Amino acid sequence: MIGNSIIKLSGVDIFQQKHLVLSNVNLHVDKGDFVWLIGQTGSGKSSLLKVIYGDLKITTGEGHAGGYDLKAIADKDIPFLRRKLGIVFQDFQLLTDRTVEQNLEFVMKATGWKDKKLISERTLDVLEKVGLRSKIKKMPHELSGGEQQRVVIARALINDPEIILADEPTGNLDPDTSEEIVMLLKQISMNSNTAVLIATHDYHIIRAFPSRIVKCENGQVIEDGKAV
Ligand SMILES: Nc1ncnc2c1ncn2[C@@H]1O[C@H](COP(=O)(O)OP(=O)(O)OP(=O)(O)O)[C@@H](O)[C@H]1O
Repeated sequence: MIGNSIIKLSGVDIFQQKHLVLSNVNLHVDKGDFVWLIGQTGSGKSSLLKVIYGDLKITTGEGHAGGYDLKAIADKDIPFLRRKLGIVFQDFQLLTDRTVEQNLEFVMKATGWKDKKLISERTLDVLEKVGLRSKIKKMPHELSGGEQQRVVIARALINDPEIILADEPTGNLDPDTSEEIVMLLKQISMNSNTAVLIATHDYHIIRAFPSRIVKCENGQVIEDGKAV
């Protein structure tokens, strides 16, 4: 990866099965960038994110994310790519039968953390970042939607990601809570130099946090009115 670039797609075609969803995508995202990803339903936002987290393979052009070559990446290396990414999706996907602490421990153990002391320190550390240290022993159903989403963000922060990908992270939240969640993601992008990409339909939240906008439209990725 050259310079500050953390995601770089050049001349990439994105397919779902045989259907070409986005063609000739040229997207560059630098460390610390905060990017809104917009577009109508079915326009390809999730497909674009899937390419970045290695869930959709590419065969044309060049693609890099977090130092991995997305065209050449072997299946066995995809978990290592994912460790460089924090993934925050709309349906919170916390394990409902475990406490906040156990949810975080589960991901740490799955990503190679072994030392109990380091695990408990990191748990406190990420919960502190999202303002939820006091909720460490709570079950997900004892938390509000916004608090659950903060736990998901804490979970995404565990391995110090270089990129956070969020797909409709405010989809289940009221406007005030949505603003809090986006504020938190914005702070993370500024303080940790983490690139944050948020796919959303929520124009209220985009207006509240004006930033770079990338749009999926008519099979292309467009920025400032032009195909990128
Ligand atoms: N697993 C799949 N198999 C086949 N086609 C798919 C698959 N997933 C998505 N598609 C198709 O690819 C296109 C892009 O879908 P995608 O989910 O990327 O859009 P989106 O912009 O994220 O939409 P939304 O805002 O509704 O989430 C759509 O035409 C969709 O029907």
